Amino acid sequence: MSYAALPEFPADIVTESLRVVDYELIENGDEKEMNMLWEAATTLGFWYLMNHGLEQMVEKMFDMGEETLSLTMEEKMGYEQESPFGYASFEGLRSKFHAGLQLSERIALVNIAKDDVIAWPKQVRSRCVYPSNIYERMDSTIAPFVRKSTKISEKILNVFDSKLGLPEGFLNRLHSAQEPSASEARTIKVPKNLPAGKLIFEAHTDSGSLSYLHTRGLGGLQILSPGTDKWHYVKPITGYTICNIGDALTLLSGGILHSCIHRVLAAPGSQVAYERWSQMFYLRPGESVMLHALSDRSLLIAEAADKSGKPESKFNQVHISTPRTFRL
Ligand SMILES: O=C(O)CCC(=O)C(=O)O
Ligand SMILES: [Fe+2]
Repeated sequence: MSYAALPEFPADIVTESLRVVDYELIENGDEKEMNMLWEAATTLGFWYLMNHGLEQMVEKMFDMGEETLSLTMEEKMGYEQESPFGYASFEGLRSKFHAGLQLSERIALVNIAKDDVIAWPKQVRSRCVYPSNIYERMDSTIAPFVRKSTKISEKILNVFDSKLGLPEGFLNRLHSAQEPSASEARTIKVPKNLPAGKLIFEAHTDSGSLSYLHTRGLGGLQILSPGTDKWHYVKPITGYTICNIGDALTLLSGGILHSCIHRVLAAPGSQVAYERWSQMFYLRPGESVMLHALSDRSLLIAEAADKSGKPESKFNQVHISTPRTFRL
């Protein structure tokens, strides 16, 4: 179906207004735009990213997701995965979480590890084995999306280095492609016609460093508006990717970068009658990275970590970067 045929996000719902960051300007080192990114990352921790050039690549990722989920049950069973979060993939075929639900009622995930994409055509670091259609699409679909998402992340991390007073390239070294990490692409399908307001992903912060959400125009993401107990929708806007800071960057920055609580409901209004597809990319630190405030590298971070509390404060403790091991 063409996107134009999908109903618009309802006009009468309160939405959180996110800053819009122009990636092309960030790439060109535009001071004003870097300030805009910094403002967004240190306040709400969510922003829209435009002019990133990912649109066509995201489309192909959605095609890949549809193709993968339309494999036969037998094929899918053979490749059922565990992501680092313990989510079972595809339709959660082996997951208790989905027990009792019809296939048509299940949330489906297709996870592809960044390490597998970078190593391709070798499979040296493989965490998962994938159905053959995914390997067939590595060069045409998956590698371009993952590589471009990684490049965008590099530019964003460079801005954070300079604003945080870290040595140039420091954050990127903690996210080096030379080291295994839990970074991944995830395609998510939420079935159509769920009960209105049904909770899809409960309130959480993302555990990694940066998350990117590409939609086909269907809403459902809500963020807890800072300083309030109000949930506000984030409006999906064509061509705008929704980006957010995860807990790893919050820890490393001594709390300066803000990891915002969010959740996902079934798409609002008449949008609920359609399948909701999201294409995520999660950048996470290398697996050897110890997560704690980088106080010995930046005075700004040292001050922020001290301000945020006592010596036993979460920012001064060391957390290893495997996603399961820490929660802010
Ligand atoms: O699908 C979405 O809208 C966002 C999902 C999300 O919050 C996540 O994957 O961490
Ligand atoms: Fe999330």
